[in-house]
Amino acid sequence: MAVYTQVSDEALSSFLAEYDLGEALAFKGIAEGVENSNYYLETRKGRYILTLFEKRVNAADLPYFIGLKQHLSAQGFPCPQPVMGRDGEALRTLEGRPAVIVTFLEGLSPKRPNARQCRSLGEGLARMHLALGGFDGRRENALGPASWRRMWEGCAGNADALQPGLSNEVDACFVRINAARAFSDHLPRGTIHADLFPDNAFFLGDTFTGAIDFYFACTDALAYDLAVCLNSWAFEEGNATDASRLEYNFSKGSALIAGYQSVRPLEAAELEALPALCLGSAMRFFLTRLADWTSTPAGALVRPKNPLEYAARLAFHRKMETAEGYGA
Ligand SMILES: Nc1ncnc2c1ncn2[C@@H]1O[C@H](COP(=O)(O)OP(=O)(O)OP(=O)(O)O)[C@@H](O)[C@H]1O
Ligand SMILES: N[C@@H](CCO)C(=O)O
Repeated sequence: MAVYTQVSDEALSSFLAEYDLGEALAFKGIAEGVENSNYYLETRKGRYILTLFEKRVNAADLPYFIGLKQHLSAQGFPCPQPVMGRDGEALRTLEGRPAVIVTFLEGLSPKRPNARQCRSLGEGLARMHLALGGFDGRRENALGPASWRRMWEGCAGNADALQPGLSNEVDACFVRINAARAFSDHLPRGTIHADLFPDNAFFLGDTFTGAIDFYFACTDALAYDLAVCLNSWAFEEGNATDASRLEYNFSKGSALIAGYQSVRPLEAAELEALPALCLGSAMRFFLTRLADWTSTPAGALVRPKNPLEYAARLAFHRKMETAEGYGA
């Protein structure tokens, strides 16, 4: 359960007094997620999510995230809307943490996405990229290539205890990443979600209906976002005790890419860069998971995610040479 910060009844009631939402009729911690503390909140005005920002979100970036969601929504792309207090501000402080209330988005996140959902997600991702074309906010990707080496140095000592030989495998991936042109800023750039995992996407049946959790959004290569999605949507989850059994599902991957290309065709340079972008984005999630695995704060109600699921993806991508191998 991702609740790092507990909210007392008194703190909640004085916090809500700053809004025009009425009193809490229901308020409970949310079982999913690893990054922030999230609470489900219901008042007579409706249903909301209250988020308290923890470890990786910088409070200075919150106006960017709020502006991005307002922009997307104005473009007709469904995502949670920040709720303003009586003073017109969306961002305030609760229990010593930056906090916002956003509207509740209807829909279900697929536990095991099928190929039709992958295609619809690909279309939705491309529509989101186009809708964000007119957003003028800028934010550097704080979890981009420059941060990976630093993160690895901070937790490399724990890798072999998780899986013998893992440290050498990761070093070999870094050799490939360092040699790749994919990260040299020559690809089409824009505003990307950067964490559009199945638990951050909502569906009605097989149709993608909206996205949440924009707190890693940044300005980066658009195709990097596609690579994040190939990693998180197109691998079959193995059983938790043997993450090395994860496999790339070619049908799901090719459906996702085809869905994306039906809205925004990829340029030749993006296709060429795809294997390295997949390797790089797998590295990002492997490293944040490895760091969390060893440093989750005592007392936090959170279920850290398994870094070995991303070690398996790293091993897969390191051998991939072409976008065709992913179904493009
Ligand atoms: N606006 C929303 N509408 C409906 N449900 C939401 C909303 N925001 C969050 N949730 C629910 O809360 C869960 C956790 O939220 P979120 O993914 O933002 O947390 P996180 O800690 O940032 O997670 P992650 O590990 O994906 O980065 C979601 O999986 C979803 O079930
Ligand atoms: N979606 C990420 C958590 C956000 O950093 C993961 O599954 O590792």
